[in-house]
Amino acid sequence: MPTIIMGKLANRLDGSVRGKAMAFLQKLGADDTVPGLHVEPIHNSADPRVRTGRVDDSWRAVMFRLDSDDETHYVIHGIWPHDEAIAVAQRVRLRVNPVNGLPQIDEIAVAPPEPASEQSRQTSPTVPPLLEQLGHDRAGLVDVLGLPDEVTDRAMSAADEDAVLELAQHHEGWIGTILLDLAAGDRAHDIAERMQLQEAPEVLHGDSHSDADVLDSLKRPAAALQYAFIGDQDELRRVIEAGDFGAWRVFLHPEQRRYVERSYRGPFRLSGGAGTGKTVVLIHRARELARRDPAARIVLTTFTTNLAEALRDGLARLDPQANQAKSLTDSGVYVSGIDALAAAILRGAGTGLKTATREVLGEERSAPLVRTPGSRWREIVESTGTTLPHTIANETFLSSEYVHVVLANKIHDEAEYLRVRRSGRGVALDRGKRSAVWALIAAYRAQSRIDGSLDFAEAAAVAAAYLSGQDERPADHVLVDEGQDLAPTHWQLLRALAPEGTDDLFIAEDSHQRIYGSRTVLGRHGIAIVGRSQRLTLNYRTTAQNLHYAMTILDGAEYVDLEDELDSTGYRSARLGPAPTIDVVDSLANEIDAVVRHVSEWLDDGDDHETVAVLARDRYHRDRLVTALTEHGTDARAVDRERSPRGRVPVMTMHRAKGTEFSKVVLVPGRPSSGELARLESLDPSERADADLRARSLRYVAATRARDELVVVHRN
Ligand SMILES: Nc1ncnc2c1ncn2[C@@H]1O[C@H](COP(=O)(O)OP(=O)(O)OP(=O)(O)O)[C@@H](O)[C@H]1O
Repeated sequence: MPTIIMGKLANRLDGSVRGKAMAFLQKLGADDTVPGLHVEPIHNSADPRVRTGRVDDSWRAVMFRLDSDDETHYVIHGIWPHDEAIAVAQRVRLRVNPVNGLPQIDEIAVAPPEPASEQSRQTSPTVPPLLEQLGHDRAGLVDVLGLPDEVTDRAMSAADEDAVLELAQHHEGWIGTILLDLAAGDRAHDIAERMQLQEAPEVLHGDSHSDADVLDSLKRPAAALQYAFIGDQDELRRVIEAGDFGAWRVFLHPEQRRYVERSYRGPFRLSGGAGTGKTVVLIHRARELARRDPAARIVLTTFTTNLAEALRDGLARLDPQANQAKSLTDSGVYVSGIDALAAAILRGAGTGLKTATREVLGEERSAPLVRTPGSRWREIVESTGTTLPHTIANETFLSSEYVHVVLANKIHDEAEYLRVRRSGRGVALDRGKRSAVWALIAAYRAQSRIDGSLDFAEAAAVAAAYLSGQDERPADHVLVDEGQDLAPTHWQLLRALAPEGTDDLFIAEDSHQRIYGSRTVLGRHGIAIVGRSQRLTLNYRTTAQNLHYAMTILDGAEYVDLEDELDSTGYRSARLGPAPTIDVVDSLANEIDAVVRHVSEWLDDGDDHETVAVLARDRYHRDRLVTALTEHGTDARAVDRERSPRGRVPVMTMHRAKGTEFSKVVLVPGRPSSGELARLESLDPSERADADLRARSLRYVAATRARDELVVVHRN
């Protein structure tokens, strides 16, 4: 049976052809000698390996046949209408690039069309072209990276970043990826290392390569950017049904693949800006760990239940056969939000729970599965006559002090609180203030004692303490998404879930996307990364224009990662699109009108309802927008805890939008209410600065949800 090696197709297929392509490839994969397939060589073709095959009366597939070790392989290049397919088949040639050992398709005789806008942006004589400005030269591109001469010429003369990006868009696979890296200012040798390029053996420096040589090149890590060996019919179906022939499910960047497959001798941290594929890596890695050891117990967790649902869907889409465990200690991949995970542990703890609660709080709770209402700190401040200033006697400071200092150190009483080191806390407290803060904490605990409840942070701390007292831990591998949002007691829990050792914890985070809680440092919770951290820098989701806009939201602010290091913002986008539209309006009524207008225009242009989203500041504004859209005759729906609806325009808060993506987004950041402004005003300057970081992050998260078009409606 021939092996199909699916290339990212050189052209896009519409739905009707896709079904036939699937049938054709299925038959080809089963038996390439079936007469109906008409697998035929082409007269006068540039490459004797080229074949065409009959998809239907009018469509033909263009492929390369490779025979090695008694096995036949077909590399699928693309599917075109008959005459075009024959013309393509005559001029393409598959060979091994002698510099980097990767497969390369050349078009003989006919030069590819010069992109018009790229031409128009060729450099002027006075300003050196971008790559020259960045210190690149022809030799680096050709001799170190192996870029073809013609691509190198165009890249070296492209005036600016947009011109290089545009050129990159005309080249799938390794060539396009290298061009993006060059435009971002990376050095040629660094790119070669990241892409794991290796010179081809000496014998391949000529033009004639054996089928086995070409097959070897197709197996190199960077070839996976463009080519996938299809294992079975199910995989073939998945690739074809994905529409764009796979993208993340099939064609991982060599760097992503390394993070998926590598073993680490302890906790590993993967950072990266929005849309750089962190979640994709986690999902692939979870499946890979499960495949390697079907008995392994793998936990894949994140901040909210909605995000966990998205992970579950993602894993099922990647591999419908993946074993998704029903409960925590089962083998397979157990996907859960972090607080639900804590609850599951508490539910299963039995009598051990009492000891663990006593260890954390110094006392027991009668209803540990009940959660303390989130309003409790506010009620305590309002009902307790405290002498503390507003900058301390407020919900933000107290809840954060409680989790970062009191729970993190398992403090039971005032004497311990007076002695503890409050590392990393911005607000200084003298002894008198500490005592007064403890009085509020004691009141908080007294009220919870009456309810018998635990708050979310306490629940995680108790679950962690319970697990730490057990000989057997419930997981072998723990994978964490949205690490920047997790609280200290979440980290205690994650540390306790799996025994310390190889591949115990794999953490994805982006400090620029922290929209909940205060920042923390992993080392304080027993998680030692020690050099095991890497960063993803290629954004697959957002166009360069939208990404640029999103980055300006972060300008001037300093973000610190989970290892207490300044986080950089440098990253790049793989796609181009229109500049974001910024509408400035002067009233709420005009804000609503603008949203309705933009959404209607997109729908009138034929966009599907669910590919367009509206992101609002809070639930109140969200609901107003849903009402306005509905009154205008647009089928819209407020999205809260449930999944985004089919066939309706989803309208959600910016918080809820975390982890989602849409083709087109209207972002309505709105203005803080007077109550919100007063609350911010009452904070200590360090807490206010942190609130400002979170507010910026929220807008950054929201702005990076748009794949193609972003409209921002601002009220002045
Ligand atoms: N190798 C790849 N090829 C093509 N598309 C990819 C690749 N990796 C990721 N993507 C796509 O990029 C988008 C962003 O990926 P993902 O959600 O994993 O990023 P993220 O870093 O977790 O983003 P965020 O932090 O904003 O949630 C998704 O649409 C995903 O399918």
